Amino acid sequence: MDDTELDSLILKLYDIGAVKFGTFKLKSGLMSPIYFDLRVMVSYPAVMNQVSSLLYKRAEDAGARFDCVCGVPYTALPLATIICSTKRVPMLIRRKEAKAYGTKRMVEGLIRPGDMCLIVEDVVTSGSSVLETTQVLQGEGLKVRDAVVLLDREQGGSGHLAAEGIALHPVISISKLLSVLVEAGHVDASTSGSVERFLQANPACRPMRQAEESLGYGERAALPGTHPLAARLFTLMEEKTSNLCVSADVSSADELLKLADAVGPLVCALKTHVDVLCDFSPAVSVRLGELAKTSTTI
Ligand SMILES: O=c1ccn([C@@H]2O[C@H](COP(=O)(O)O)[C@@H](O)[C@H]2O)c(=O)[nH]1
Repeated sequence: MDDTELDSLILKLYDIGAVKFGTFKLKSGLMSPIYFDLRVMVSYPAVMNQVSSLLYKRAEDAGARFDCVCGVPYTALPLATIICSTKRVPMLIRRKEAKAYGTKRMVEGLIRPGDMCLIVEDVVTSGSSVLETTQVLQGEGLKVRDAVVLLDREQGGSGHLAAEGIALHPVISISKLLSVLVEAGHVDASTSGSVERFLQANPACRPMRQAEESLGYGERAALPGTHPLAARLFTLMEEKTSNLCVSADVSSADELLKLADAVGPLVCALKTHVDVLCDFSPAVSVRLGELAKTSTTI
């Protein structure tokens, strides 16, 4: 892919406000110092056309073979539409929720079981959105082997999808984007460095497979790759037959310890902020730890 074309696209995306620095909450709940709001592209037809053509070229360069294309709702829907219209490839639309009337279909368009479908996405973090769309298509008998994405945040999504048999082909990597923005003077080297450190230190969690959602808490605790703290929480939820967590927003140590003592046997976790206690001391933490042990609470 032509480097000059990519550099100019990155600068255009920055100019139209699709690249934002600050503090943003991701789908997973993780707070991120960078966010890509590619929804704004719909107001810039030239950018939409350029992005769609680069996505298609990326699929071609990767040697992807497909009979139809499906965009991950919603941002990638217009991108998939442009690709399908200009390249004359049949398109499928995955509904986010089935209609309560009419056909109640989850996938619109002509479905031919056994056809290979190319997935189109705007941004990948964990890969969960690509995987959700893939699973719906697979449920209709379609096959998915390749996904093209405009921007890979490089937080592990590519590996997660590879483990599910899907090859992810990104047009822009976040490292390339940061270096172009630093070069153009839009971002200073220290901001770029801290974003890169954040991305390296915060790999996205592996997306849950549909089959896992129906497992019991104990079975989920035993799955390979489950974080030890998550495994402990699942185990407690199973043992205590409770999925309750109490938010102890009280202002005195006495109230906090009394509440912890009373609800401990009924909940799996208690969360609080010691900075809202007017009389916090290290002894409060010690006592809270003892109560957590006796009532097996996190
Ligand atoms: O900077 C970002 C990050 C994510 N998104 C949206 O989230 C999903 C991708 O996250 P997964 O964890 O890979 O599912 C994607 O559909 C984006 O629309 C974003 O817009 N900007």
